[in-house]
Amino acid sequence: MSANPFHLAWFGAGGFGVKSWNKTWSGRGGKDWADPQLWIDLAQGLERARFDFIIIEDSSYVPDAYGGTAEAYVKSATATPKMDPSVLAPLMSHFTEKIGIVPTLSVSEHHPYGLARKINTLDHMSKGRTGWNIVTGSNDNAAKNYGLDGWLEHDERYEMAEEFFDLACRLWTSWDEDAVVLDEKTNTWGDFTKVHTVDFQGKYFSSRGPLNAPQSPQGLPTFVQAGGSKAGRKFSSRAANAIICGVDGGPAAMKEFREDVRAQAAGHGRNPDDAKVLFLVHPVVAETDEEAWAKRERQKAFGEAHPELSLLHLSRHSMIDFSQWDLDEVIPEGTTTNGHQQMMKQAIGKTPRQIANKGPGGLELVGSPDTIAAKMDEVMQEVGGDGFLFANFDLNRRFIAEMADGLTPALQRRGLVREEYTHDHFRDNLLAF
Ligand SMILES: Cc1cc2nc3c(=O)[nH]c(=O)nc-3n(C[C@H](O)[C@H](O)[C@H](O)COP(=O)(O)O)c2cc1C
Repeated sequence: MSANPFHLAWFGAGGFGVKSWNKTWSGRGGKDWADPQLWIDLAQGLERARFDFIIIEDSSYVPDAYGGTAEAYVKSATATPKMDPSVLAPLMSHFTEKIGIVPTLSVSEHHPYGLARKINTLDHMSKGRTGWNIVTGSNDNAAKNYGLDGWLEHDERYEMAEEFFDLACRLWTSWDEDAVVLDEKTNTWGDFTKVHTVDFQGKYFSSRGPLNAPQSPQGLPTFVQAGGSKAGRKFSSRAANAIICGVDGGPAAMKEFREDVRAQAAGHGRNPDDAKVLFLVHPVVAETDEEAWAKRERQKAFGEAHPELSLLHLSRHSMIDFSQWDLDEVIPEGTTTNGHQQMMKQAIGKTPRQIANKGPGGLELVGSPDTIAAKMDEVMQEVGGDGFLFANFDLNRRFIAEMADGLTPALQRRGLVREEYTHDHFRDNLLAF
């Protein structure tokens, strides 16, 4: 590999549900929306390309923030339906051998004991390839599904996440590594002196422990986190092995973000190289640059004709009805949210149309596999590392093949990404370079 190899991961956006409904290359995606096979194909395709991991995005509510009704969301299958990522995860790991599988589970919707148990089980079953995308929740509709009026205030959610994380880690390590002895002579399966209660009493959670299963192959799962706000960055730099982010402003802003979270990781006493920063991108690849740009133009034209499709997301993440403003009216200073802070900050001062048409933000990666590979190399050299998180918006088998069998081999030919996994466990592969 080259002197500066980087990592590739995949953000399974839109949750486990309808994919690429009603589009040219969606196959039976609209009809077979509940069939996990597309995700199994995705996992196998990305493993063939030696990706580090796949995140299964999640939220657990039917949104109605845009226009005050669920109509636009249900009609366009936006952010609904979504099925439980922790049920999909073992299917994906069962049909693969090396790639990391990362379900999204919210600290606001689980108790640490239940979550620790679920993730421990998944890590055992995947033989050390399970991650956890740690999220805190944003939309109060989800809180109401759990019998609450709303979520805690934004920064306090991160305070709670810190406590949740600490307790879960204590539970994951409540069995000593050598607690299972399997001594047939003495008929002893496990040594109870190596299984400990945790007796945790916190502000938000308490638990006696121990977990009712031994440590999983990784001990702690591989942690993935996407906090973009001040409180979010503080948490991710303390906890995450992979910090995922959508950064607007090109390589200079990406570099600033990475340097900030690496410095904060060092401040927490961590080796910053143990917190890989992966930047969200949406590559548009085709046979030639001209064909790729024609494809991008078609995407833009579709977006411009349907600005509400982007605004649906912004509304649900912020709980602010973006249909209240005319498409060309500036979003006023002082508009605040208890949802995603970074997204809101980027919206203020722009018009809904500008936001909708801004495209994926960050980098435009458009071209033939070789053109995009060269651009990714150039950007990583400027930013300093650590890789990219590809996002699917129209997930279909054609797109999987373009990324896994078109773009990634071009990166591999340049020595920019791995050609083989060198370890069995997810975290070891992620931190290998
Ligand atoms: C790439 C990426 C993936 C994310 N995945 C999810 C997800 O699956 N579920 C969720 O509730 N939030 C998700 N988020 C939101 C983050 O957890 C976080 O709330 C957001 O980045 C805003 O940061 P803040 O919470 O620090 O304001 C994601 C964010 C990014 C950038």
